[in-house]
Amino acid sequence: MKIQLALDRLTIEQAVAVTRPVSPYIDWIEVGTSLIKEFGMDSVRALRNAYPDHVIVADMKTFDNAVYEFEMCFSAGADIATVMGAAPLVTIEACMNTAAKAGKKVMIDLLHTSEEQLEALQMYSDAIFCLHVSKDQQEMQGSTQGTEGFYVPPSLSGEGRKLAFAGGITVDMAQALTRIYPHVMIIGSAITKAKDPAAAAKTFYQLKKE
Ligand SMILES: O=C(CO)[C@H](O)[C@H](O)COP(=O)(O)O
Repeated sequence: MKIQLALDRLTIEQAVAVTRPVSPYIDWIEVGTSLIKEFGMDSVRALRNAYPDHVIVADMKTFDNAVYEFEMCFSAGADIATVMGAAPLVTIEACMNTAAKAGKKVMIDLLHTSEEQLEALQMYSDAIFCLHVSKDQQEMQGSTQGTEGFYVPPSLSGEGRKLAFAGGITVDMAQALTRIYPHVMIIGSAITKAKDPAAAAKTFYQLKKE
């Protein structure tokens, strides 16, 4: 299981700095959508240069213009870029092809993706599928991933499917998540906003070994 640190609502300097003490406990570094929107590819390049040994995820949340956006991310040093699962299939197909050509990977963010579309997405066996509770759902509706059962749509529950979980994940939730043992656990504020980010990250890291 990989731990992906999500860097959001920070300056590039803050993002690089908060990652420093945390870096031994995380596997992947997500350049959050908010950083990319505010600072563009400079944010991806800065994290790539500062952390050459980590996997860099560009959380583009692409919905259109797939080839241009994915090539831009991969040229800036990203190893993985994200596309919205609700996007037209032609866009998702283009992301998959662009990533394959560059020897990179795609994460499909399933936020607000219909069951029908999920069925259609099943064919992308190389992709990582991210089950995501959004910031707005968390902050305005109080939604969480929960600590009991994590819902995995039947169309994605097959053997070998790479699943990621994101959205307000706390240590309690992470503990429950380890029962599913997803491919990726995405954690943002529980680490970046913690009093002691390194100690928080270490707690998540230790869950991987239980
Ligand atoms: O995609 C995101 C925001 O759109 C974040 O990566 C995701 O929500 C994780 O951050 P947090 O743990 O703070 O919710």
